[in-house]
Amino acid sequence: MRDITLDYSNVLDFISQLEMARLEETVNLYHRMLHNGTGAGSDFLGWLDLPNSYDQEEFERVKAAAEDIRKKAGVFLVVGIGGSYLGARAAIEMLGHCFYNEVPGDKRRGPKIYFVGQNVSSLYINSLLEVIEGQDICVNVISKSGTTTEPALVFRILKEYMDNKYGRVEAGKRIYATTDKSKGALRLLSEQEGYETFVVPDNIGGRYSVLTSVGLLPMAVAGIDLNEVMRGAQVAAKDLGVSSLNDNMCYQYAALRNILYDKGKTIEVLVNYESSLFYLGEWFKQLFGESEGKDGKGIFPASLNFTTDLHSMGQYIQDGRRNLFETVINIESSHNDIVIKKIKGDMDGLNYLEGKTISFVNKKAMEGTIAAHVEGGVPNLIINVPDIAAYYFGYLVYFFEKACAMSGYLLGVNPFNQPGVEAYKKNMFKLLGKPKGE
Ligand SMILES: O=P(O)(O)OC[C@H]1O[C@](O)(CO)[C@@H](O)[C@@H]1O
Repeated sequence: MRDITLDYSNVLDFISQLEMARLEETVNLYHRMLHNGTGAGSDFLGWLDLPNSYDQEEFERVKAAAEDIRKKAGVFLVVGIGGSYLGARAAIEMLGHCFYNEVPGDKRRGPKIYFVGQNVSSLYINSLLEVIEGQDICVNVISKSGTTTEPALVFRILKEYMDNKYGRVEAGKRIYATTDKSKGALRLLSEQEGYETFVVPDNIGGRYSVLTSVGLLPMAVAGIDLNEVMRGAQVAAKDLGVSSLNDNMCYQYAALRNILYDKGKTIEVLVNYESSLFYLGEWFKQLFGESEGKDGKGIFPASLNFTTDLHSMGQYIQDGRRNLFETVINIESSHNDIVIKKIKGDMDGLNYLEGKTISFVNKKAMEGTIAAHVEGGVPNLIINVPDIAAYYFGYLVYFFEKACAMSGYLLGVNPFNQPGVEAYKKNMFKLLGKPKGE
């Protein structure tokens, strides 16, 4: 397998090698802190060695459950919010067919998959209920705490729907819960209803949980090869397990982010040129936003989809406030490429592209954009990913998770807590009249 690589040549006009070198010692120190579990948030380091120490029995159970779901469901509903759905959605959208739910069943690798519980919209919920009517359904409700309002509320509706459709016993065989091993309302309910359950380990926070059953069950239902995902993560854990800044590209990425941040580049835009990476961007935003945005600090993580967004946000990136840097996910290979043909009359003026491919045009768009943005004052990092494959997804997840941990420590925050998300909940509960102590 070819390697994922980090190219930061387009940042060197904005920083000096000395600034990187100055961080060597600190990175080394934080590496030891991370691996010895002596830093802030060290109760949540379960993801660090997960690719090598995951629960094999549960892993096999996930695969078996997925097989079962694939046999009996035409529709699979994934109920969760934030870290409890974004990773799985990122994987399924990246690795599956671009129109996954629309392709006929024999071309799709599993049931149709819908995500719900990530909002409080009756329009969305009702529309979903309309779409799934008359089809065989399985549900995976995912909540580490087991008490998050959005998925809990939706699950209440879906449970009633499933109980009415199948009867409580059969519904119980079609509902799978991924939650804490012993506590929370969802754990209790699952035991009461006899749902098969999977565990979110205590020492892994939601946004770091994609390689646990949280992400793995939906991925397996979509036909993604879990062994390949974990193999990618394992290789990443080995490659990125070294302490030296010179040899560890996720530490280089973390260091560069912080150097740029200190120079006023307070917004990072994760850019893709493949629409199937849209949800990877959403997952990335939660990982970095929740990990670093605290104590009045933090890079604001954004994501854009090029060339689409070049026609909406391109102006700002090129010419607006110079507080941005970009990280481009460059997928090196191309599949199902389309060769551009000559047409009579050349009415659209595109005959000059005869014999070239759509991917070639996409690559030239990328190269041209990077050059323009760098010239316009936007430092540019490139993460080269050889191919769209389960192995590389696993590798990328681990790369970003570890980079995020290091980046948070360099920034001087605890990258594993999220105290800020409680504020809206407190207000909402007050406005909803939630009884105190519940
Ligand atoms: O899995 P849970 O406990 O429902 O949490 C979902 C998401 O909500 C948060 O706790 C924020 O409220 C995230 O950290 C988490 O990924």
